[in-house]
Amino acid sequence: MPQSFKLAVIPGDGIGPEVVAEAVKVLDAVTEGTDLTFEKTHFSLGAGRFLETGDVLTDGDLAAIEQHDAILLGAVGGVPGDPRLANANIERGLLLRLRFSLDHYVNLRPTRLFPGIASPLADPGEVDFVVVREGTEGPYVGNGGAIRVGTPHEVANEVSVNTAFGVERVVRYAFGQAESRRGRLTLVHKTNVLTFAGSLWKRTVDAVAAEHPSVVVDYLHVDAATIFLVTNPARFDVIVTDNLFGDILTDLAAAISGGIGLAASGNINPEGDFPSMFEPVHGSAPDIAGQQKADPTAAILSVALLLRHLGAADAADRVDRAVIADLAARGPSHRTTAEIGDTIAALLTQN
Ligand SMILES: NC(=O)C1=CN([C@@H]2O[C@H](COP(=O)(O)OP(=O)(O)OC[C@H]3O[C@@H](n4cnc5c(N)ncnc54)[C@H](O)[C@@H]3O)[C@@H](O)[C@H]2O)C=CC1
Ligand SMILES: CC(C)CC(=O)C(=O)O
Ligand SMILES: [Mg+2]
Repeated sequence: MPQSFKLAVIPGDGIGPEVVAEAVKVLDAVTEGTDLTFEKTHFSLGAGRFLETGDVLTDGDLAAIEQHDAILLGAVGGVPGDPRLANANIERGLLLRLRFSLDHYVNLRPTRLFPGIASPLADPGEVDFVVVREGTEGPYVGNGGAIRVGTPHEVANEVSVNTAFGVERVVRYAFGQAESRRGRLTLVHKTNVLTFAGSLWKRTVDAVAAEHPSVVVDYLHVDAATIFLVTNPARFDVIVTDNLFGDILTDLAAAISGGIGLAASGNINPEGDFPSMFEPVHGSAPDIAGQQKADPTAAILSVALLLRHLGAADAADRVDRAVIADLAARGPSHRTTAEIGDTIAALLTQN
């Protein structure tokens, strides 16, 4: 049956447009000659747009984006420290506003060490886990403030918000993931010092665990989790954690599994009340922007997550297989961003 989807494309800043161009190239290649079609609308948003117009994300932008079935985003954010962006807060005003407004409470970040990819770990073992990061709460909600700013007596607060509703729904999603994978779930937090939030997360996991007797549950403090991610990543199947810890752990997860250029993610609203958004884990990488040095694989694997989310599992599998074939054949030679996209797109037309 023909399937037609409306896709909002937000290339963003820095390497965002470079990697999104390749992701779109691969999406076009995988859908070519099939009943699957994507009607794409490009949204020019990010630091560049702010510098041109003074707008970060207007209510009109948000309303227009909401009309789509899914969102593909590159990365947003200017050069850290750029004084022209001092008051813009692109990350919060754009990326986090999208995640919060579209209720992306699951930030799904799969980590796999693909065949042929070197890990910096001497003996990584089987690396295949997903981080289920809470996406709408925690310390990122902007619940803070500062007084006596710029004086020696400045006090700055950034309060982590954790609600029973918000924690339970993401924990339930994580148990579902564990049941469909290898049946192991690790809660990562810092319950020994963040006792109020930690207690809520721990009690919620214990309560939901009682409904999922087939899932083996354990707990790690976040500092210890960083040790095991390096010494024994094979111990992990599903990690469930809060917004901040999940952000940090997933850069580490990317590093042990071949690098940030391979790490994909989905900002998911599981109920489908709002469009979900798919993006690489990395940022706008100003240090390599405009040089065709960025690896677009993370953005391309994000397209696979997008397709799977929309129910196009065959197309998602084809993208995954093409990426795996490209990774397996990668040698030491450096290819441009576009060359990697071209290779993966060409592999798709062969299978
Ligand atoms: N989702 C988003 O849009 C995110 C935005 N940011 C923003 O991006 C800007 C830069 O942040 P950073 O902390 O430097 O993180 P980053 O992820 O942009 O870069 C960290 C390092 O990884 C490298 N890197 C990133 N993506 C790569 C790719 N695809 N291929 C090869 N190398 C890659 C960069 O060159 C850099 O050395 C900031 O404005 C930050 O706020 C940061 C993280 C996520
Ligand atoms: C603006 C940040 C929350 C983006 C980021 O680093 C991430 O989502 O991994
Ligand atoms: Mg991050």
